[in-house]
Amino acid sequence: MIKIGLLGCGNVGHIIATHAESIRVAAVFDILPGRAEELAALCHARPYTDFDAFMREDFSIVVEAASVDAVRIYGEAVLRSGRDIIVLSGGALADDEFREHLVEVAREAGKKIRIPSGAIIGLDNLKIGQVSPPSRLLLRTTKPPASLGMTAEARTEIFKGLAHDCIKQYPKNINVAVALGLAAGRDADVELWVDPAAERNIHEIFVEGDFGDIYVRVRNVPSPDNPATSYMAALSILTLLKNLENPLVVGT
Ligand SMILES: NC(=O)C1=CN([C@@H]2O[C@H](COP(=O)(O)OP(=O)(O)OC[C@H]3O[C@@H](n4cnc5c(N)ncnc54)[C@H](O)[C@@H]3O)[C@@H](O)[C@H]2O)C=CC1
Ligand SMILES: O=C([O-])CC(=O)C(=O)O
Repeated sequence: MIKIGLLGCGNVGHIIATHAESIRVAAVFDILPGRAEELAALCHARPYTDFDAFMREDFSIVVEAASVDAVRIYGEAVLRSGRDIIVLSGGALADDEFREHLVEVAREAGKKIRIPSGAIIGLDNLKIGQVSPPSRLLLRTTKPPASLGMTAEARTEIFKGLAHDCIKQYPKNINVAVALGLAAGRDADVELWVDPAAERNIHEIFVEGDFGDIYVRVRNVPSPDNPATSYMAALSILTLLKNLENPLVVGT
């Protein structure tokens, strides 16, 4: 059974730790001691607020469900320790210099940085963009204002531009846009909307290229403990972990 170290004991961390059937959570780490202790008790793991002590535990993969900052701070050390890392806060990799460095560290260490599909669908075949670049790649995200900690009387566009700029302003809400760009091989255009009538986190993906065109709409149920995060994001990590050792690989 795969043993994981969980980096981040918030909303997604809870869903992973309490729904893990094909994996064992060996250790959990959070900057907030109460969160680490509470989650560790729930999944019979060891709690840590000291990263070096966490890394001395016995696990082969780190699952990051914390923040863009956490990936920047701890990503390299995880890879250098000889573990793969699953990165949910993929927005950290929007920074070209940081991403190239982290990929080089992973290559040297013979380890992998895995970006799950998270709260969207379609990253698998969007990788065709690396062979035949899309002429259009747009993500239109609509969330309830509370997800972004704000109020709004009407549907309002709060950002329009490139994913690598959007993630700097909204690091907890638009990691999906960076993941789209990493899959397709070019930065995604982003429209971020708040809508007081929205009850779900809606991601609409528009792609055009030599292959034809795509429109995908994902209407995500917010997670129980963090409305900014769609429940699908946690399911996506659980699924990635469940399939890690499966010899049958489905999807591009
Ligand atoms: N790629 C995707 O599709 C999605 C990505 N996300 C991202 O996943 C991450 C986790 O989401 P949630 O669990 O809902 O967030 P959350 O806010 O509920 O939990 C995050 C936890 O990580 C801890 N943390 C943050 N920075 C840390 C650091 N530097 N060191 C140690 N602990 C740290 C916090 O104390 C908190 O307990 C967020 O960055 C979120 O933006 C969320 C949804 C979808
Ligand atoms: O959960 C979502 O809908 C998307 C999200 O927060 C992110 O990409 O950071």
